[in-house]
Amino acid sequence: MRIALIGYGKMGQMIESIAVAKGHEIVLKIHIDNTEDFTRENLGKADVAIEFTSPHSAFANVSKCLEWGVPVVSGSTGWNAQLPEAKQMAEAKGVGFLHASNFSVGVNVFFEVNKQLARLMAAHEDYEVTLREVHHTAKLDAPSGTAVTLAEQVLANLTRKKEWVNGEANAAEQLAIISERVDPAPGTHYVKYSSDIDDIEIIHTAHNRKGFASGAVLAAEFLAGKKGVHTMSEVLGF
Ligand SMILES: NC(=O)C1=CN([C@@H]2O[C@H](COP(=O)(O)OP(=O)(O)OC[C@H]3O[C@@H](n4cnc5c(N)ncnc54)[C@H](OP(=O)(O)O)[C@@H]3O)[C@@H](O)[C@H]2O)C=CC1
Ligand SMILES: O=C(O)C1=N[C@H](C(=O)O)C[C@H](O)C1
Repeated sequence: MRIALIGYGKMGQMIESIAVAKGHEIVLKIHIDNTEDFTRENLGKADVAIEFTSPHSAFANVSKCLEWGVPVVSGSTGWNAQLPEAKQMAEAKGVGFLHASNFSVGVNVFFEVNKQLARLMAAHEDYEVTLREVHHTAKLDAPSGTAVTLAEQVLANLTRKKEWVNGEANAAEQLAIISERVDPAPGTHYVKYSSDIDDIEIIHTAHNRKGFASGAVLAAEFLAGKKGVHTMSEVLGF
């Protein structure tokens, strides 16, 4: 498979080494100093693009790929407000698009556990639920995309919570997401239910970025040749 890498930072570089080891070819690498090379002609050499840049540039990068008819896997976080428009564009143009707040197999299993735990806790109002995420200090967005996904899953299953807030909750219906920045943390997420009697806590700890990168390559292999919006759950068969 021929891959265009949009973004060549920590994730872009790790994705390159995993993709090349699996026999894929990197035909384009776009970083902050060669954005003029991000053209229709150059992108057209790829079967699929993988985009890991920043909250500020993700929508423009994804839009270019969709406009130019190249399926795109995006892992950039912090641009949820523009995601519905990108998904609409992918459907309208019939071009493959897969965004995930987290590509690791472990976190995608954790998402399923989180949903099931929230369903079980829905009837047990004595428990207060809080989320916490810990990442490295270079991270630009807070809360993490993964924490937002976890929060949305809790809100969908626990009707006593109505909205998430980044910081301490001021009202019973708010779900607190506490963000901490500590080097070199690749990403740890906690979901905790506490009562006077006991606590139940689930934790996912990434030891490095390999899981995110290998999941993104799996997603690209899945998306090549497909049209419209797809999800990591489909890739993993959940
Ligand atoms: N979904 C997932 O599983 C994961 C998502 N992420 C997310 O992916 C994104 C990237 O993470 P990471 O690689 O660790 O971050 P890095 O900062 O290491 O890399 C991002 C790279 O993109 C470059 N860049 C910024 N703007 C553009 C642009 N317009 N065009 C091309 N390149 C650009 C940056 O250049 P410069 O540094 O010069 O600005 C930098 O080299 C973040 O949003 C992060 O939250 C991270 C890990 C896993
Ligand atoms: O910026 C990161 O590093 C990470 N970002 C993603 C997020 O915001 O959830 C995924 C992972 O936690 C690492």
